[in-house]
Amino acid sequence: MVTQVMNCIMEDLQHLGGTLRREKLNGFAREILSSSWNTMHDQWQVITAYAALIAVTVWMLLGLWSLPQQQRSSVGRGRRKSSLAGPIRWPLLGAAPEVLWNYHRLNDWIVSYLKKSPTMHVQLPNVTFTYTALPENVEHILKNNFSNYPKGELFHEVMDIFLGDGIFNTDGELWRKQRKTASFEFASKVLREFSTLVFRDYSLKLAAILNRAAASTAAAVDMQDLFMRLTLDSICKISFGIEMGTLEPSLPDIPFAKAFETTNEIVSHRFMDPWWKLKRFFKVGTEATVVKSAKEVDDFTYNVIRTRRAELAAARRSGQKLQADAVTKDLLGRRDLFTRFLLLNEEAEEGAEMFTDKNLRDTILNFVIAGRDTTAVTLSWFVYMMIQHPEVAEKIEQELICTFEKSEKEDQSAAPVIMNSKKSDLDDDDDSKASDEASFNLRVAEYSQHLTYNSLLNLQYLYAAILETLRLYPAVPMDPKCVLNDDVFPDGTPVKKGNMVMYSAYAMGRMEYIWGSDACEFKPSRWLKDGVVQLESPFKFTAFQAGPRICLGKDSAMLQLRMVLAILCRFYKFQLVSQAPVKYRQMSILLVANGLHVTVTRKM
Ligand code: HEM
Repeated sequence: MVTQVMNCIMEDLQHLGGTLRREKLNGFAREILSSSWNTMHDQWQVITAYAALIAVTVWMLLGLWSLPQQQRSSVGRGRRKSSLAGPIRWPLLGAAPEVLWNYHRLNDWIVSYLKKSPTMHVQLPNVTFTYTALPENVEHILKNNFSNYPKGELFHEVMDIFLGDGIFNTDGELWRKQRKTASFEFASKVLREFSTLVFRDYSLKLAAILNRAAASTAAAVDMQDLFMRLTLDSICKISFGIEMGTLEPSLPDIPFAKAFETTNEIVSHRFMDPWWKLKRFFKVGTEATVVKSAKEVDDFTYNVIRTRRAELAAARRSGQKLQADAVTKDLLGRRDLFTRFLLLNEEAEEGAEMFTDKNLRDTILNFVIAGRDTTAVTLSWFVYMMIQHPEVAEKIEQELICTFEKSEKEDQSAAPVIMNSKKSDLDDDDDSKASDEASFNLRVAEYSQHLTYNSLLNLQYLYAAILETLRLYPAVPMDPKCVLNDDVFPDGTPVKKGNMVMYSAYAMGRMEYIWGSDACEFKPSRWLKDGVVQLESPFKFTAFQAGPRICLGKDSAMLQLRMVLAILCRFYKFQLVSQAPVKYRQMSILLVANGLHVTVTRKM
């Protein structure tokens, strides 16, 4: 979502520069060259053709001339001079032709330039993007001169129908207030405990689906689709307190989930659609669809708000004292974010309501949006890494066996809590496929009882492998910010008011000047010293952003990643269905293009 500003401009240019594609240029050239005096009756046509050829030649020469100019660019005033590599700037079009040509692999195209020079300007007809991979520049943008680099108006307008004035979509005071309240809630023990249970339950649902797929030899599954379902269900449970059910065994299409996806997709596409405002004005096409889907999302959300408010009002009428802990534990039995924010209202002074219905809707939906796709794609790339690096998968499995076999011996007296199954039911018919499946599910469920917030923290090698996945495949590959006022980066690069700056987490993970000569290799061991993870500066490892706007759900995401992967790595092995290389889709989120289709086998 965050790089959609960039996408928007690129797509504009795609329309503008469509005729510049190679085939068409070739066709054009052939037409001019093969034409003879005989076929070109009209002398004017000949003159025009020559004029066009001369214009193209001059234009190309000008472009080539502008390259060394650009590479000579420097800033004085006592700062270090910067020599920027970057694409050729053509008159009028700037770097657009090269950007368009490489659009499907934009992240890697950026890598190729930032390898040569850690900062570069990409000049487009209407705006210049300054890309950087230098940690000191990133720290400058995200922290030291934070107020000069907001998300900006364009982002807000495009996302308004979906994100409203939620934390993800605001700057300044509006953002600051939400950040403060939300940080407090995210740090709470109640939410952490609730999340641990939710993540465990949904991991078991996923494990059961994989178990079934493993039992049927021909069945392949799309792990990315399953992870999207898992993260939607779990984040809706944590945020709304509601069972969404997309991860039920039949993998159903749920109306809210569908409406949510449709709205997300269309709003994201707006950044690439130069006509979206016109379509919105005439209420046609995707803009007509998004009005309906957004309304469906709103209806659902406001309905939950009304229900929760009614529950609280009933509790108030019954005369109970509304202390947060008492209400969540005893009165409502709810620990979801919705209820917790409503309780903050209750605790606020008389008449000083902190959250209107619209505030609540925006707040909660922003969490769902921020946390869902990011976690799902990280899980997908992790599974892909395990397929590519079986030696790492093996080490993780060993760590899991060691950690939990040990704790099992210690815990022998404590009978594990078994969910949704009775052991005696299974003993009768061991041979049947169904009972085989059920007994495997039971085994996974028993094992999962060891997975607590604290025990998961002991899995240092797994943690290192997750960090390594995020280093090479950051869910948000690049992050654009607006420039409010002229500024100069610490490396001496000037940036101009009204332009955009962009740090590329994807490129940063691949830079030898940051990570050493093995930067592009997947090596979890780089994070470990004496078996313990050593964290890097968030301005160097930028997968969660850094500074005042660092991802608010980072710890929650890590908890879910550890929980899901501790189960998958212990009990399942994956194999790609196709030999075709796995690629990303060029979007704001680093999706696996066309899904991650695998076959599954169980580990005993
Ligand atoms: C692997 C998983 C995740 C990754 C890689 C990730 C990454 C990020 C990044 C890069 C940003 C900055 C985006 C921007 O400002 O343009 C961000 C912001 C945010 N994330 Fe995450 N995120 C993840 C999971 C989550 C989860 C699970 C939640 C919530 C439950 C969450 C909540 C948020 C929120 C609320 C913000 C906005 C913070 C602010 O603007 O102050 N994230 N995340």
